[in-house]
Amino acid sequence: MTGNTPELRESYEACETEVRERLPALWTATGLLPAEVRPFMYAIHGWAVRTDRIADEGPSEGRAQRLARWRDDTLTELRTGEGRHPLRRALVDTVHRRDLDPALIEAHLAAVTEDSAAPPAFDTVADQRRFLRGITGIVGELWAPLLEPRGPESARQVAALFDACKMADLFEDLPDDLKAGRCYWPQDDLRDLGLTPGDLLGDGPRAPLDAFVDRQLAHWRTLLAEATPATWAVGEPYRLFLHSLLLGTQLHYDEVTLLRSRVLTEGVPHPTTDGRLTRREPWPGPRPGHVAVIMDGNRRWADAHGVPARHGHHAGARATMRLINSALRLGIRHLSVYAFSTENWNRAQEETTAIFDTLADWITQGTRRLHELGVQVRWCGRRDRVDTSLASALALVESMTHANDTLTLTLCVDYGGRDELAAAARALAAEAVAGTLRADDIGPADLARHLYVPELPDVDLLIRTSGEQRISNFLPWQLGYAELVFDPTPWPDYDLTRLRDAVTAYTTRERRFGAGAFTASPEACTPPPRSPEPAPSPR
Ligand SMILES: CC(C)=CCC/C(C)=C/CC/C(C)=C/CC/C(C)=C/COP(=O)(O)OP(=O)(O)O
Ligand SMILES: [Mg+2]
Repeated sequence: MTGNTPELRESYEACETEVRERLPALWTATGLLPAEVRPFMYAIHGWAVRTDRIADEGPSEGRAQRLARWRDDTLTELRTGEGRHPLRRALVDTVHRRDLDPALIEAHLAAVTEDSAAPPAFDTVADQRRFLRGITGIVGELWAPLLEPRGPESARQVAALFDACKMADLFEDLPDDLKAGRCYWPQDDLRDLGLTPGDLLGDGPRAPLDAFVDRQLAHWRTLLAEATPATWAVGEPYRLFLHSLLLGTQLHYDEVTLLRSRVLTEGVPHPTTDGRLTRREPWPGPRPGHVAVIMDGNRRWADAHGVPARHGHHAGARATMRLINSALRLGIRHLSVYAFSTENWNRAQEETTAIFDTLADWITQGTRRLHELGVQVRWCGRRDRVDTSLASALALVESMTHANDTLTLTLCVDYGGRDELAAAARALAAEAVAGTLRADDIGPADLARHLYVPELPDVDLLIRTSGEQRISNFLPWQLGYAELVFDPTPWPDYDLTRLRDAVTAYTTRERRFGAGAFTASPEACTPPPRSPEPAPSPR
């Protein structure tokens, strides 16, 4: 439908090429959008990327004039409705065809011109926000009407998401920008900490530099909170795309929280703004071998945001992808998550359907990437009741990833500890009846053979989010000697710092296993044997 003349078609294609080459992460994420809106995105971003290049690249002599000419031509063509340049023709067509607001383009051009004319100088974080809005947020605001916005606030929320994405770029480019004399950071934060922009690249004391980065993270967190409602403020077909942008930005955020002042010299490696997880070296330090998580609080989080429970589950799924990234980053080898219990069938059917759909969508969408990252995914739970689309997504990811060993992710779906133990007892009784096992000989290892995932190791650290302090029928066999951490954070807000803090708490605990002192340590992931197995008796 876009491009009813060969010239126009070529223009849309040129814009897509510009986006694919210059903004590859965004281009990948647009794959999650319905095909019919993608060309409009390419038209807007292709033009915006070219504008940015005219402002930043080429000989500095005459740059201001080239940018002014580009601006004047764009505005004239928007008025006449006739684009004359391959990277403007599709933009003009998109703005007219979809009735977008040309005043936003004019405002964007003014912001780019101002940024290009003089080095950035932001006194406060509010100044920095104005800059972000002009350069990036406004572009999101421009195309927000294409996403079937659900309210007057949605364009602002989409714009905030774009601003939050731009923060990731600022951190990524930080060392290069500083070396080029460009400081995109609030001067008052520097002043408060007794720092100058030059100090940010020096070898001075770490403490104020860490404090400076922590402040920027706090600003970024505020921005992420403003951007989060964008994921439900648009029509259903567009939500996955926004979730993916938000997840990508959250992964950047997590990376900076790990690096702290090291980001000033190293930047953030490899962009992840399309929401894909990226393979990185595990962070050094002690860690538990097997972490199990009760992901509680999606509904309360949704309530707190005034939206239906399903949006909490979508945000919860995003938090699970973030957890997987955090586990990889901290070098955890086994991660088990409680996604649906045998008791959760008692929830309203509307909610169970929303949970299954969410799980199926995220697993399907994440399968290839999890495989590339070396994650082995297993399903632990009853296999006879869940929806077929979820069951086949789980079966597919299991078979595709079975040989991987960087991280073993066990998804507990339709899982209940009592059902599992009862099933194991039935299997042992059948063996006894068949005469292959004497009842008197049954020991823990015999029962363990019949668990859903017999090779699942003992849990070292159990985390439950959202404040409740109970086990809710989760892995009773494997939790026998687990250390427990209860975190008040609702699941959708659980980030890398929460996991890191839980891991730190774990490493300070003294584990005894009923046999005297045994402090958790990196090498101590595997506890001593539970109890001596009874000697095999002659059959
Ligand atoms: C695995 C991926 C990609 C996403 C998971 C994210 C989702 C959708 C999680 C499902 C949300 C959910 C239903 C979590 C329940 C976890 C659970 C079984 C917690 C135990 O608590 P309750 O079932 O509330 O039991 P209590 O009644 O004892 O509180
Ligand atoms: Mg609950």
